[in-house]
Amino acid sequence: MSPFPKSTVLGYPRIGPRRELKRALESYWDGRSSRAELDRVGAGIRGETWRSLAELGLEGLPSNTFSLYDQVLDTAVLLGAVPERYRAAEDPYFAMARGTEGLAPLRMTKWFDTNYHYIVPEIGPDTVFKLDAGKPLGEVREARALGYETRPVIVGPVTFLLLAGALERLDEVLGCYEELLGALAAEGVAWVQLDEPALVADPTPEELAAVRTAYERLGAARGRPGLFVASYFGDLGEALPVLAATPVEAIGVDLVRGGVPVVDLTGKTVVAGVVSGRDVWRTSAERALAALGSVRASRVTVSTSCSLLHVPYDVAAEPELDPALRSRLAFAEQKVAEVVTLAAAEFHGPAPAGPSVALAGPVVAEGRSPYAVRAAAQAEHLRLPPLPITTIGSFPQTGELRAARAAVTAGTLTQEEYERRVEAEMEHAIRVQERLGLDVLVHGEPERNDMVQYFAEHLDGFAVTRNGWVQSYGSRCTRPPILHGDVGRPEPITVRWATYAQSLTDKPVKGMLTGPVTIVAWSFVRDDLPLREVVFQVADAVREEVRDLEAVGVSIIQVDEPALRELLPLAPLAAQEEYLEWAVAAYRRATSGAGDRTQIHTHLCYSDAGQILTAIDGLDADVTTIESARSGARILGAVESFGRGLGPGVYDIHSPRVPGAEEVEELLRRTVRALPVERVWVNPDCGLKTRTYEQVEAALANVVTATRRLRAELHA
Ligand code: MET
Ligand SMILES: [Zn+2]
Repeated sequence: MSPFPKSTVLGYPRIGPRRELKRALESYWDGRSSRAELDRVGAGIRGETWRSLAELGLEGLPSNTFSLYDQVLDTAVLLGAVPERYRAAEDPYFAMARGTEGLAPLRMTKWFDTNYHYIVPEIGPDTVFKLDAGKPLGEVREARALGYETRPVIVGPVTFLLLAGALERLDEVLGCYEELLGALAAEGVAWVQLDEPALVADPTPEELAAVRTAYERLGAARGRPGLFVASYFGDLGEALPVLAATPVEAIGVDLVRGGVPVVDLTGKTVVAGVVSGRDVWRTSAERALAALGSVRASRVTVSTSCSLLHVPYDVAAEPELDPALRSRLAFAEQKVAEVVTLAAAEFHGPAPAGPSVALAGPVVAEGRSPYAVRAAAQAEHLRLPPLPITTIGSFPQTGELRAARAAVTAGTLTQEEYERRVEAEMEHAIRVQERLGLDVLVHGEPERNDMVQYFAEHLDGFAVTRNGWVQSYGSRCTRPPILHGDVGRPEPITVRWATYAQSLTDKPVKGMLTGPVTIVAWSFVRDDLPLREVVFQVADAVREEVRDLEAVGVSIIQVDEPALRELLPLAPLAAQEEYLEWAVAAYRRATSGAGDRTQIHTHLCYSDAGQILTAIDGLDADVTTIESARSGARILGAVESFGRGLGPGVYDIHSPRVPGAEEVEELLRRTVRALPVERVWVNPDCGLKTRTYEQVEAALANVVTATRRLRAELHA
């Protein structure tokens, strides 16, 4: 077996340096270009990635890290886990990812504690696993044709099954992996990377047994490539000795988030992740070399802590950033160069202790009155009908508006003209909502490019990038701001727009803010302060905004926290509890300056809310809107005990499909059966910015029809 290369990365961005894949996908989905055109763009991105990694001097090039949508979905296809109902679709892959006219998509959720979303594989009694190795083999051949030998990267069997909730199918799935290893070996592949990030989350005894079974068996396969099992996002803990006892030749450890392994790994190659794939800061060579030097193994390879999927491509694409900040930054290209430099250096010696950090003092948040008191004051003030209908904030973002924003940046459109267009857009959204008969309106967020970036642009301590895109799901990317200094709010941010929107209508218009945890979770954050302190700084800025909105008479203020679960440490339990405690305290600090009469809403989505329900309850928001329709209303059973207003979504906004009035009615009936009707709100799962007005108006009209039917019964 050839030795494992001296330097590598676990994965690379794939949306394209100028989001070429995004454009190609969307044009293909819209029927504006052919499948061949899409594949050509994909091949271009893959080829360019290998070329640039090789040019930077990286030895071990990964392949199969590219995906047209998601690597977990790719793995499901690899293993033949395509549910029957999608097989007849014109394009089963994208049907699973996005749904079709008559078919809902598979569930999507967050990839561990990142802002990347994967498609949850659906494995049932009918699933027959059958290997389809076309994609990894194709990429190996494609790279070879360009002159590069690569290491295919595949989601490992244990992680795949844990994500699918089907660990009991291990035996069958291992058959496919064995077959895959044979096919890769026959192709002349020297090493394969099996990603097992699920192992860092405190594995149970069953999971540890599965690791043993899986890697004993794959290790025993004859005529196979070298096995490299990669872990990331934390410490392998108890899974490390288990893995080390199997025949796998190389083990990947995250030395940024986890500690240097105490286990003696003589006989193995350790692929040491010392360059962080989760932040945008340059690596301290001193610390990295010390960590590398303390690994006890037969061979040490320098690598990134995880795939570079989670960082933008290149700092060189940001000429406008302040040079002082730029010199502190490393994006994917720069991180690869760091890996290469570190691999060329000599490493030995123990790691120095990190700087010790002091925690912030106790959180002082003045309390609001008990819910019953607030609820009475709000009912009196707002006078809403039963089952009030609202939306989550954003309305469709038109291409014209995005173009107008770009034109302001380019200097071809004046700020005044832009603001006039934003106002026109708000007025349009308000009129649509009035005409449809919604009860609590929103201004539609047309002035925002993104719910986090918009605030970052208006707060001190943040920088925003021009090309720093990171994939969120499918073709969707975000440009996380860089939080690099102390946070402050020099002046009110949303008051001008909130005032304008409210001036257009007699119905209440919600003030719309992003919460402190979400702002931090979706930014790249300074690493010289404890996270909690940074979140509290942001909470104080949000608090000032809440007060200013209230002062101009806004009577409902929504503070979104869709990322509350995202920052939850993967393990251990004590760290999770500690996090939730300060995260909830930060939210309350941000919102508790509001008077009793002001109704505070919060919104959560993408989350497996079940796990953090107590914390969501602890936010003490008067109304919580939460994603529900997309996951078949499974959340209902879990939120019964919730003591305040609750709006489980009745319209899945992630797909272009328009739900019929009957379908919405059915969901709503299930909701009022599960919850006291006087506390139920009616709303979509999330904001509407990715949809078209045509879809949204049709869907919301059905939501109103369904709600009116139920209201009529309540009156009867
Ligand atoms: C990801 S949650 C989105 C909430 C935001 N207010 C919106 O409607 O777009
Ligand atoms: Zn949402």
